[in-house]
Amino acid sequence: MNTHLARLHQIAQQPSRRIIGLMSGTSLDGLDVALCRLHGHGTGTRLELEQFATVPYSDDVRRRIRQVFAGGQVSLEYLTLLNPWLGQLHASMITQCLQQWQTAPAEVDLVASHGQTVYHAPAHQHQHPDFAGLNATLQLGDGDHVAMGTGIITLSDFRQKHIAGGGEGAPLAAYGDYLLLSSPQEERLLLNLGGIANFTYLPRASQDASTAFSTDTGPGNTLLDATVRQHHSELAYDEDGRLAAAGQVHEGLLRELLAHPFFAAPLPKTTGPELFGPAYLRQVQVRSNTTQLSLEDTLATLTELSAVGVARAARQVFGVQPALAVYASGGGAHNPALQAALRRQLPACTFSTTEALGVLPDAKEAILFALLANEAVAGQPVSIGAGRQRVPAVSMGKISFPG
Ligand SMILES: Nc1ncnc2c1ncn2[C@@H]1O[C@H](COP(=O)(O)OP(=O)(O)OP(=O)(O)O)[C@@H](O)[C@H]1O
Ligand SMILES: CC(=O)N[C@H]1[C@@H]2OC[C@@H](O2)[C@@H](O)[C@@H]1O[C@H](C)C(=O)O
Repeated sequence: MNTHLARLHQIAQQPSRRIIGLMSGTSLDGLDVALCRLHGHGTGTRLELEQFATVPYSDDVRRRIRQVFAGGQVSLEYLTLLNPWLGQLHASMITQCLQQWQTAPAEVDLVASHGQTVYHAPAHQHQHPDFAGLNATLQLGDGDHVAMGTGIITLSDFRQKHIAGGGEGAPLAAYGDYLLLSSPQEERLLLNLGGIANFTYLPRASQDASTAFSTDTGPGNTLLDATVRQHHSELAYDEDGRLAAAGQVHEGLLRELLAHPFFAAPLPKTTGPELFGPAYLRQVQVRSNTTQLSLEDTLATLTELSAVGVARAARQVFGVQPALAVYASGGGAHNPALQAALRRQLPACTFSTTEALGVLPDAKEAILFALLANEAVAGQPVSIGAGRQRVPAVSMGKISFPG
């Protein structure tokens, strides 16, 4: 037997595995690296986060990714070059973290690498006549380069199997949230506020997975970040929502922003910065005569938009006054203006962060990929959401050997 296969076989049989989960999302702030110890699998999984770091992307890394990111027209040569380059970059970032954590690569069983989404094209969004009805998504940073660069067996490219199983390739959060965070005592909404906002609904009974699902709800931080950058190129985001808090929501602009059919489309659904990017904002600003609105008022309105997107999606499932325990994660959990808007929009919900459940809010998405890799190697296809379409029961991730 191939020695790598034999090693994988042995890893699958261990009572626990040490897995590095990686996520680099739509905000392009850096690579999230979560070193996890996973005991067991399936609903019996127990996870300890041993180490976590966000290795920041330099301006040059961001510039390179933006050459192709969410763009309709790209250089094929650039795209091709970016794929191994990102894999090598992520491998070097893992190696750097392991050195800091004084952990040898041989002490880690697996890497679970999300890669960098450069284009997300669910059928409802692209409407390309040649590919009607086809869901597609593309993540770069090839797993072979991560495996060879770290010396660790790597699982990568998780989203294609989800599409092959009938999904949109996202959000995958439901799988991890279900395994780790469902509770027999409480009906929960796990709200991730990244570049795009999404939530997972977890019904009360921890073993009843049939109604669990996750969905994107619209923009999280993406339009906020882009708007801040347009006015202040030195700023990455509106720190602590201070600029937004100094502004007023412009009802006309908000109405026009919400007129996009995405907000009324049935759940679950996915989206990305391909739709919710500067071009969409610009068109709406022109239509609503708000191109001259102050930065503060624009940010206050965009903050409200993110919150209304979440609230509308919640109402689609739970009726006019959802009363759920909401646990936030992602960068937007650090934004008090966004949190205040969410409380206004969902007054009967209680709000806290996933920290209250023992999961570091910034690490949650990286942890998700460690959980998915654990299931692919040692578990069974995760079966949730039987009551809803597009939550396929599949094992996700392609396996790359380090040699
Ligand atoms: N202190 C803060 N105040 C306001 N906003 C913040 C703060 N900290 C982080 N953010 C926001 O969070 C963003 C980063 O969020 P996160 O890392 O969750 O995004 P991501 O993982 O790239 O997104 P996605 O989940 O869509 O892939 C920043 O760009 C910023 O908008
Ligand atoms: C295609 C893609 O990369 N989608 C991301 C993105 O970031 C947030 C939201 O949009 C979510 O759908 C997804 O990531 C998380 C990890 C998910 O799949 O659950």
